[in-house]
Amino acid sequence: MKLKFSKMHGLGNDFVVLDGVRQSVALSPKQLRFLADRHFGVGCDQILLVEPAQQPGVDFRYRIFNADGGEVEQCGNGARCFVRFVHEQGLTDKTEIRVETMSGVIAPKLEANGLVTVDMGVPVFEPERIPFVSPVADVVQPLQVGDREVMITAVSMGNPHAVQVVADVDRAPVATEGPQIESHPRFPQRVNAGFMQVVDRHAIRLRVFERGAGETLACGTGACAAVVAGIARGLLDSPVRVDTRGGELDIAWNGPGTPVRMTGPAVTVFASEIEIE
Ligand SMILES: N[C@@H](CCC[C@H](N)C(=O)O)C(=O)O
Repeated sequence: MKLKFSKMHGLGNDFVVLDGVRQSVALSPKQLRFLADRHFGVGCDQILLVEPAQQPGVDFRYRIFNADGGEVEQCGNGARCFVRFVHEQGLTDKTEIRVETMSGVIAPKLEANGLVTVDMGVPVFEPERIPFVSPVADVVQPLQVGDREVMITAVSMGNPHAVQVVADVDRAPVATEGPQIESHPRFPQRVNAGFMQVVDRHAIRLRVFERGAGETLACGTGACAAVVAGIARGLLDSPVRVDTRGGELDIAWNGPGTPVRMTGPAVTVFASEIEIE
């Protein structure tokens, strides 16, 4: 089967984006892993699939698959690429769209300056909705990781995140502790592990070890989760500039019960087609 795709990225978090409106796309986890493979396939952190809307009041359905082939609920950098993709491909001429995901509706908007702003929805702290095994819903909680106890904030941006504050993000144990946190038994659906250095009340530096993809150059939902965690812990004030290894994002959040807004770039690298077995 020949599949048309676009290669895109948001701050170096890269995607293979598939049009499931004009071509029929049903890929097995093995085929998804092949597409994501950087040596034998195209190579990407996530595969994004654009499908027709399934419910009234939305424009498209947005499906997200990690490089390991697993389908997940949300992807922030992908959401920015999604609106650019449907626009560039002529699937809509709207610059503001409503998109259904596994975890609810989000609203990306192409700004006149070329950046994209996304209403990422309301963050969730209730442990059972993250899901996180915890008898209490405290904002800061100890998590035993090997022989270390780390203090994390567990929060869902539609997908699960565990955010910890570190003194220096460049020296954070992302490669060693990231996989242990990702598969920690207290996160039954695994988790994205964020390492945040607070620079000042409006700026952080962030690295994220992503569930199903490993450390990426940037994670949009991870940036939202870190800012929400930092504000909830009294360390940050909105808006916050998030410096990732792939570039910068702006995140705004007005507190519990309100949605998070993320602004950043979305880039198309090339379009092509690939033979899939
Ligand atoms: N890169 C993403 C998040 C992709 C999904 C994540 N790895 C998960 O498993 O939840 C982003 O920009 O948010």
